[in-house]
Amino acid sequence: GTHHWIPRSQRLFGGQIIGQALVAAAKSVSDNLYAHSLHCYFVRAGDPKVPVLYQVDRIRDGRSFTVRSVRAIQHGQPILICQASFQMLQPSPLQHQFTMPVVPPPEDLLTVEELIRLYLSKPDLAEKYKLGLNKLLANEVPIEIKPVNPPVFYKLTASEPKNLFWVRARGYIGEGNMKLHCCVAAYVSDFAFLGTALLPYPGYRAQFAASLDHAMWFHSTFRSDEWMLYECESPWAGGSRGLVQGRLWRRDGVLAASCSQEGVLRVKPVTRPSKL
Ligand SMILES: CC(C)(COP(=O)(O)OP(=O)(O)OC[C@H]1O[C@@H](n2cnc3c(N)ncnc32)[C@H](O)[C@@H]1OP(=O)(O)O)[C@@H](O)C(=O)NCCC(=O)NCCSC(=O)CCCCC(=O)O
Repeated sequence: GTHHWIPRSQRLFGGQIIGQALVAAAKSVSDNLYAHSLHCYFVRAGDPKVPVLYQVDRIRDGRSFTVRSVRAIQHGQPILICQASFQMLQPSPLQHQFTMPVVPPPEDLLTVEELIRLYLSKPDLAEKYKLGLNKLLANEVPIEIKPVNPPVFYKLTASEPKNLFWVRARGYIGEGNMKLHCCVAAYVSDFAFLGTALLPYPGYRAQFAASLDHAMWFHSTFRSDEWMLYECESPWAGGSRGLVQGRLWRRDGVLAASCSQEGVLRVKPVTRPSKL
């Protein structure tokens, strides 16, 4: 596996490693099998200077379900362990899902880049914020994001640990390759996910934040290059860790995938300039 976007932390983006691990697993199963879940642990930081080797173990090929175990390896040691399970299409009369939140359509919202440019155009914006916003703008991620409730970058306001944004992969993938759409959705699902656990704590800044594990369940067909609503919430944080849960909705209201992640969150108080 080669690298695309590298986060500022200079460790490999977790979503990239999960997505590539799923590509490796999917290549080892027949065309009539579809990913329905994956469970991963990030055991070491990924090194952006070298490629990743994906080693697939064929754990079991059953009549309906097929399981693969993938190890992502760098410098001879695992950086991620991933179990992925695939199933033949099997219709059933049991079928239900939650209801998608009602939000404005993506056409009515601005992308993160457009929002940043809007903030940068404000004449009264302090110099220190301009630097941070320009750094964010230079951070070219292969995902387009439209926040439903855009954050005010320069205001420290606590909010409940819930976030809604429209997401899609940049570029055209096209219809028909459901395996690839699942791999790309795995990539997308790790982006800005853990940050949900930090929303109630504007007085703290993450000194170290990294995903420890990531699980995903795929429910229906979808296209990762079309807008999907990512509904994220954090039911718990404690012990220098935070738990986040997410649902990826197709824009027609069908639940496409569910995700869960725990991450390590080491924070320090934001220092404010003295008023004296
Ligand atoms: C670091 C992991 C999670 C496990 O850590 P640990 O078991 O502590 O491993 P060590 O190798 O012993 O330590 C690593 C590092 O941390 C320092 N450390 C350890 N404990 C503490 C502590 N209590 N307080 C302060 N510092 C501590 C230790 O000194 C080491 O520091 P160093 O020597 O400077 O390196 C480990 O399992 C790990 O790294 N796993 C991989 C995690 C990962 O890479 N996840 C995927 C990437 S994160 C991501 O993609 C999130 C999305 C970002 C994009 C976005 O949304 O914006």
